[in-house]
Order: sequence, then C-alpha cells, then structure tokens
Amino acid sequence: MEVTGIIIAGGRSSRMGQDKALLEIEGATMLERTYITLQQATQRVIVVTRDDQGYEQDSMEAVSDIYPGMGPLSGIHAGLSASTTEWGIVVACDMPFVQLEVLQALLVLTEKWAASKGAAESPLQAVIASVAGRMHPLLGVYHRSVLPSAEERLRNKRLRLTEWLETLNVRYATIADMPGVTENIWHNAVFNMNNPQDYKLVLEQFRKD
Ligand SMILES: Nc1nc2c(ncn2[C@@H]2O[C@H](COP(=O)(O)OP(=O)(O)OP(=O)(O)O)[C@@H](O)[C@H]2O)c(=O)[nH]1
Repeated sequence: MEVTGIIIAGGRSSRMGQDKALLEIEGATMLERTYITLQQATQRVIVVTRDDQGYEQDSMEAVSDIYPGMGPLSGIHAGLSASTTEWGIVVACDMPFVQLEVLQALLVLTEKWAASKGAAESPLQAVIASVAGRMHPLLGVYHRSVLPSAEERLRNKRLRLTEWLETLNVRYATIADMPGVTENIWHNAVFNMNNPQDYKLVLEQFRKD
C-alpha cells in the first residue's frame, strides 16, 4: 500500500519548556528519529509544523499548518493535504518508543480492513491505535477522505480529535489485531513526552536498554 508518513511537530511544547521535536535521545533528535522510522515504512515523509520552524533545513520535507496553531488536528489536516497518496500514517514527534514493526503492523491492518468491508458499508477512513481502552489519534492511519470534515472542524474551531473521530468511519487497532507486536512494544508506542520529567524517564529507559 502506498502511504505517506506524516510527523506532527507544530506544538508549542509549553510544558516541556523547549521544542519537543528537538529533544535528543542517543545523539539524534526526536524529529530525526521519527523521520527515520517512518522513512523505513513509507514512500515519503512530511513534517508538519505550526509555521516556518526551519526543519526543512535538515533535508526533511516540511509543510506548515494551513490553519496554524490549532493543535494536532491542524497537523493531520495539513499533512494529508500535502500527501499524494490515499493514506497517510500519522505519528507525533514526541513519541520516543514508536517502532517500525508497529507502523508496519498498522499498515497491514489498514489494508486488510479497507479491503474487507462489505458492499453496504461505507469505506474505512482511519485506523487508530487503542491501548488499554484508550484511543491515541496521534498514532494512526488516515484516509484522505477525512479532509473535508477536518477542514470543517478547523473552520469552526471544534478541535477535539476524539470528538472528530466519532464522526468518521474509524476502526480501533488493539494489541489483539497486531500479530508480531508484543504487549510491551504496543503499550510503549503510544507513550508521549509532555514535560521534563517524562524526558528524563525516557533517557533513563534508553540508558538501561
Ligand atoms: N502541526 C501542528 N502540530 C501540533 C500543533 N499542536 C500540537 N502539535 C503536535 O501534536 C503533538 C501533541 O502535542 P501536545 O503535547 O498536545 O501539545 P504541545 O503544544 O506540543 O505541548 P504543550 O504546549 O505542552 O501542550 C506534538 O507532536 C505537537 O508537536 C499544531 O498546532 N500544529
């Protein structure tokens, strides 16, 4: 399946106190690490920033929010708008434990679920990670058909991702749907760093491994 990798990286990182995309782990920034992982799973990777944050200088393709600074929905919208494939796989830039096998499993699942719909069903629009009963919209695969509703929400400033997803034809991927992915890897994949304490814990975890 042809797919674009979309890194959502236009947040203000106010709780962290410094740009989360530029936090370093083992000598590479979160942006670089996420980019490399997505590059292995997709044909093209796009970084979505709030406005011109200068990431494209690092030879990465970057686009800016079309509706700047309205939160992650802005990023999903701008990333899918810039994609030329039907599907885009979205990962936030602050998720240090997303592994290639997780992305690959999500893509296989999307292809399977998109193909298996009955003739009477409406087409699948997104496959979102669900861990311990909680959905994680910033680790998911989105079809371009979500764009009009994303745009409508941005125009009306109804920005909550969970509410938006309720209006779409979404399936939630749980560990039971992800053959070859361990419980630990799946659980860790949706962890995101919000504050300096989270970053410290992540660095300790990498030091241990
Ligand atoms: N493109 C884009 N990405 C965003 C925007 N807001 C948040 N993000 C990204 O979405 C992910 C989750 O962001 P949050 O942690 O909720 O918000 P944040 O602004 O980064 O951090 P805080 O200021 O501490 O809330 C991160 O990868 C952010 O970079 C936005 O307006 N545009």
